[in-house]
Amino acid sequence: MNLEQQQQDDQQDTNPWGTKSWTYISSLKQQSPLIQCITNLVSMDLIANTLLSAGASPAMIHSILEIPDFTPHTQSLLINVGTLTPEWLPAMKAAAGVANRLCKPWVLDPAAVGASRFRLKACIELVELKPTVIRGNASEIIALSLGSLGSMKGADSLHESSDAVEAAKSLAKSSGAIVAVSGSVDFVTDGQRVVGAHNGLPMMQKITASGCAVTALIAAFVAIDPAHAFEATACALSVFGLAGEIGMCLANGPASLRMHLIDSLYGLDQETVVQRVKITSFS
Ligand SMILES: Nc1ncnc2c1ncn2[C@@H]1O[C@H](COP(=O)(O)OP(=O)(O)O)[C@@H](O)[C@H]1O
Ligand SMILES: Cc1ncsc1CCOP(=O)(O)O
Ligand SMILES: [Mg+2]
Repeated sequence: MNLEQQQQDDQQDTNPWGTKSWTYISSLKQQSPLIQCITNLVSMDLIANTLLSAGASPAMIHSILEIPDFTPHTQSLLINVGTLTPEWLPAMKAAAGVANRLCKPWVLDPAAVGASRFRLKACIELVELKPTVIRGNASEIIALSLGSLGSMKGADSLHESSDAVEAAKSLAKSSGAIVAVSGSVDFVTDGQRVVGAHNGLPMMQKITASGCAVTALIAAFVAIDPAHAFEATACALSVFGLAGEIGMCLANGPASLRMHLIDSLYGLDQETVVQRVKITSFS
């Protein structure tokens, strides 16, 4: 990506975030980065299809025996603890370690982190391995930021995303990661700056693993531009929401929305993205 050119264009641009988002999408389709996904059993299909329709190349490879050979070839790594067992955790840590050693970005989805002490401890240990980005729903970000189980409802959120902005800032400061909280507005923070991505619709909550899928899309956008993880994260959230909005025009409910969201992600065009991506500053 030519960042100087991008900055010049931004000055004349009425929606610089829309333009930026389109640059990520077109780069993704050109470069097709390899994204390793160590993710929960519920999400594998939706994540693989989301990444493929966006232009990336997903690989659900999670055996600890394969990480030394495979992880060095990837452009980005996703770790999602949604169906965590003690056998999987060492593989996650090993993969994060390889990513760090080779300066590759990696993204953590602390799915249902507040469900048990085992899961919370595992997530805290993973955060210590310096993820580039952490994306969760509001209840997950609050639990992880406080390091306590608190109130939770499995993988679903009991809180509004706006309730978790301070927790997200605090987690970003303590971890050094970009932290994103999804919900009616998706907030993204580096601990100082806060932006909100406004695309999306409530029915996306009714598609299981839609949060997991947007975290995977973040991993793909960050693979394209690892030096600007804050921008890449906000754009990925907005683009995924926009695909949902467009998909909803043809959908009758969550099952058909899932299908049309994937089709819309595949078919996004420049004009629509530049006009409809909506990201605003909150800081
Ligand atoms: N009320 C809402 N309005 C618009 N989009 C939403 C809403 N709730 C969730 N989303 C979108 O649904 C996707 C999944 O988010 P969320 O449901 O918060 O994650 P999780 O599945 O991890 O709980 C995100 O793209 C988010 O922007
Ligand atoms: C239902 C469920 N249970 C364990 S992981 C999982 C999927 C959660 O996906 P998301 O966080 O994207 O809703
Ligand atoms: Mg989730």
